[in-house]
Formats: sequence, structure tokens, C-alpha cells
Amino acid sequence: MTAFGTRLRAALDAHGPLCVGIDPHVHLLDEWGMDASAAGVREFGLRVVEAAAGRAGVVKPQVAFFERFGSAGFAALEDVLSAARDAGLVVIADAKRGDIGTTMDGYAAAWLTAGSPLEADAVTLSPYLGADSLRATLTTAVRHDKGAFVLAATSNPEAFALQSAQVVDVAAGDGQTVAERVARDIAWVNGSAAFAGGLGPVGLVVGATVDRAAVGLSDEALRGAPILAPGFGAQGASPEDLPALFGAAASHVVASESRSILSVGPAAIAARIEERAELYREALRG
Ligand SMILES: O=C(O)c1cc(=O)[nH]c(=O)n1[C@@H]1O[C@H](COP(=O)(O)O)[C@@H](O)[C@H]1O
Repeated sequence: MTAFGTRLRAALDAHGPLCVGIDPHVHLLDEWGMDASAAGVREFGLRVVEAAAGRAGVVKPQVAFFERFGSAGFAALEDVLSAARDAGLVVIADAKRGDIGTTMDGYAAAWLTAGSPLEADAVTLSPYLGADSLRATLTTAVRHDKGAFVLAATSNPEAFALQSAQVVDVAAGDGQTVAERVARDIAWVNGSAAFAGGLGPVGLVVGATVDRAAVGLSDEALRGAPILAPGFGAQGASPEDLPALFGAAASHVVASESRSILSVGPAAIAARIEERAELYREALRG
């Protein structure tokens, strides 16, 4: 398999930044005429995959909406993940896992290992047990040509106080924000010579609603890392904002939208994906 960063770059080059979020909220299942059940989320997910294939490069199933139906929900998610991968989409499982290092091995085996029932191309990870607790998972990702997106500055407003807080690093003798520290702590992975000049396998989550300067995430802090940017669409940011929001990093942003696409319903979703995908491509062309 080719490295995750190479696969992601190819998907972004072919289709532009749009990532279609697969978030089967109960109200959406209802609007789509589907049951609030494992069968419903399976059908919903497969319809979104079908609409996204060939129109967007990346999809992001939100694990929570499948998990709520227990083992049957996970079986539905397995089908959606494998259909998306078979359709050639880059699949980011939005599971936001984070634990002590030894427990993380289980999550790496689940999400980032070929042949696992829940195999994805990448998974979202939380660094709040210390970015070093993710070290072995990130190493596994690289070894398996998989990727990860680590939460740095999330799109929800209530995250700001924590993620913009100053960390006092006695050894380094300077202050930096929590978000900046997360970016610095994962930079070793993408800094490897194997990824020089391309996109590394480990990205950061930086919301499109975030004031990057206030959380200390300069263009330099984002260099080489793919950026997963939720916050477009329903949370307020627009495709045309992309270049201004992300500056030099804009070309490696994966711009995620869920409700703003899914809310149009099954008959109109393919056209909606095409329309949103084109807006992002236009924004990058300038
Ligand atoms: O990791 C994520 O995808 C994520 C990070 C973040 O900072 N904010 C955020 O909204 N998300 C996810 O992105 C999706 C946003 O959905 P919409 O607001 O409907 O586009 C949800 O699945 C969230 O869990």
C-alpha cells in the first residue's frame, strides 16, 4: 500500500478539500425515511458513500452514531467502512480515541490494521492523556500506511479556554498554548525523511471556526501535517473562507461538512456534494 499522506494528497488533488461527514443523527434518519436503528444507520451510511464516490475524495463516518446501536451498530459501521474503502474513498473513522499507551494498542489494532473489521485509512485521536501516550499508535499507523488526526484546536467554542491555555515548559523555558504543544509533540512523525516534501501521515484537527492566532497555530506549526478542519457548513465557516483561514496550510486542509450536506436528503445529496466540492476547489484556485 502507498503511504497515507500520498493517498490523501492524491484524493485532495483529484477532488479538492471536501470531506463528507457521515453523521446519521436521529432527526436526519427520520428526514431520510429511515429507522433509528442499526439497519437505518447502515442504509444511511451506504447511501452517503454511494453519493460521495467519485464526487469527493474523503469521507468521515462519526462512530458515535453507529455505536449507539451496540454490536449491530458496529456491524453497520463495518459495512459502511468497507464500502467506502472499496469505492476508493479515503476513510477517516471519527472515533476520537485517547488512553494510556498500552490501551491505545487495542485501538490501533481496531482502526489502523489491515484486515481488522473496523479498518479505516485514518482515525481521530485525543491527546489529552499526553501526546506521548499516542506514540505507539502513531508508529503503528506509519508501519501500516495508515494515518491519524490528533485534536489540537477543535471547532466547538467551549474548547477554547483549555486549548488556548499556556503550558509552562520548564525545560524549554517558554510558554506555548496547549494546541501548539500538541502540534509540536506530534511533529516528529511527519518530520521523518520518508515524508519529506509530501504530506505526512499524522495530521491535526483544527476547526474552521478557530482563531488560529489565538491558539498559537502558525503556518509553521502546521507545516507538513494534513489538517482535518470541521466547522464548515452547519458550524458557520464557508468554503470561500478556506484560504484566509488556513493560509499556507490551505492546500492540505480536509474540509469536513456533515449536516450541511446530509440535511438535503437522499435524492439531492449527490448534487449537493458536487456543488460544495466545487466551491472549495474554486476557493483554492483563488
Ligand atoms: O474530529 C472531528 O471531526 C471534529 C472535531 C472538531 O473539532 N469539531 C467537530 O465538529 N468534529 C466532528 O465533525 C462533525 C461536524 O458535523 P457538522 O457540524 O454537522 O458538520 C461531527 O462529527 C463532529 O464530531
